[in-house]
Parts: sequence; structure tokens; C-alpha cells
Amino acid sequence: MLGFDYESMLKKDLRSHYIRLRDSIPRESLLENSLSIANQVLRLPMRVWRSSYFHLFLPIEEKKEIDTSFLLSVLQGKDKHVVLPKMLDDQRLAHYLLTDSTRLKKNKWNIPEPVEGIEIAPSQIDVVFVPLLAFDQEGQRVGYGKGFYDRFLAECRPDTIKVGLSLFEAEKRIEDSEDTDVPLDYCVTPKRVYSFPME
Ligand SMILES: Nc1nc2c(c(=O)[nH]1)N(C=O)[C@@H](CNc1ccc(C(=O)N[C@@H](CCC(=O)O)C(=O)O)cc1)CN2
Ligand SMILES: Nc1ncnc2c1ncn2[C@@H]1O[C@H](COP(=O)(O)OP(=O)(O)OP(=O)(O)O)[C@@H](O)[C@H]1O
Repeated sequence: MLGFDYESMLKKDLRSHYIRLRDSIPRESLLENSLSIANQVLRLPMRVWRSSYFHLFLPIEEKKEIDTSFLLSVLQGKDKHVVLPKMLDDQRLAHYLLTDSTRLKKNKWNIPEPVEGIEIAPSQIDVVFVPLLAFDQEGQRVGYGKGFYDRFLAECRPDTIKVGLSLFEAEKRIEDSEDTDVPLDYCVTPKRVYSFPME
């Protein structure tokens, strides 16, 4: 059994459950599922593919995060501008354009980040792919709980399209969503694309 069988769940319980579940995935299925996610992303609607600035995260391999290199190839194949986050000290993110000369270096959390480059303002970003531990049928999400993405998404334009990427399917309801939580517009899993609000 993958999900929980309750009507609603607390973020902290979802966090520990999905961290454990992710840990147990064999590398081979992680790669296979990451490839399926890149293929499902192609099924996102036109308004996504009309956009030009796409924000993507690079995975913490040690934590079995989704391998976004397949998705990166898709975006580059479509000549999209790709923007990567870099963690700053004060729980904020800076954002840099990925170019041929971008040097990447792992930070202390093992996240590959641009060393330097052309900084991009959140208001320039059209689509954000959001890393998740869990999400629900209302498009609410659970991350590591430090609020990096909540703060970042609040700085983006209201029409910036927020697309979660998840190895697992939606939970019914996250009980303790807060006002500062920015909901997703879409979530892509290896099996399907969710659109929020759901029918
Ligand atoms: N690949 C990737 N990049 C990303 C994120 C992500 O989830 N995945 N983020 C999404 O937000 C931001 C970084 N988020 C982070 C959140 C918490 C910790 C951290 O403090 N980890 C400690 C303690 C965890 C704990 O509270 O127990 C640790 O791992 O030891 C690090 C990075 C930006 N870049
Ligand atoms: N716009 C904001 N400004 C200041 N603090 C914020 C903002 N958004 C969220 N926070 C704070 O950040 C913390 C983490 O929030 P939450 O538990 O929703 O994290 P999460 O969504 O799981 O993680 P993440 O955003 O890192 O992926 C909370 O204490 C929340 O109050």
C-alpha cells in the first residue's frame, strides 16, 4: 500500500512517510519513473508550452529525488530558457539562467547549484517545476518544511504556472495547509497529469 487510508493527514506525518517510501525505491525504478514523468510533462496543456522561462530543480541524488535530467533535455530540445535556484543563507533562493558556460557545484545539502551567472527575477519566470514530498487533491503540497518554495512562489507573478513533480499519487487532503501555502496548478506523476482544481 502506497498512500494512507485516512480522510486527511498532517504535513509532518506525510513528510516522514514519503521520505521513507522514497528511500526504499530501487535506483532503477527511480530512473524509470523519472523518465515517465518527463514524458507525462509533454501532456501539459498549450498554455504551458507557449511559455518560455521554465524554472527547474536539480535533484539531491542521495535523497532519491526525481532525476530531472530527462525533463531538462525535453526543455532544451524545445529551446526553452531554463532557470535554476541557488540557496541563500536567509532561507531564500536566487535564480540563475542555465547556459553552456554555467558551472554547477553541490552545496552542503548535495543540491547541484550554479556557481554564478545571469540572475533572473521571479517575475520573469513563467513556469515553475516544484519538488514535493506529497500533495493532495486540492493541489496543496508538502516539501521539506523550510518554506523555500512557499516564499519563492509568493514572489512570482499570479499567472506563473506551478507544476509539482511527484513519484507518488495524490493524498486525499492535507489537514494543516496554511494561508502562506501557494497551491499547485498541475502535478505530474509517472502515471498522469493532475489539473487543479480537480473536476
Ligand atoms: N533538489 C531540490 N532543490 C531544492 C529544494 C528541494 O526540495 N530539492 N528545495 C525545496 O525547498 C530548496 C532547498 N530546500 C531545503 C530544505 C531543507 C534543508 C535542510 O535544512 N535540510 C536538513 C535538515 C532537514 C530537517 O529539517 O530535518 C538536512 O537535510 O539535514 C535543505 C534544503 C531549494 N532547492
Ligand atoms: N511567504 C512567506 N513568508 C514568510 N514565511 C513563510 C512564507 N511562506 C511560508 N512561510 C513559512 O515557512 C515555513 C514552512 O512552511 P511549510 O510547512 O508550508 O513548508 P513546505 O511547503 O513543506 O516546504 P517548502 O516550501 O520548503 O517546500 C512555515 O513556518 C511558514 O510559515
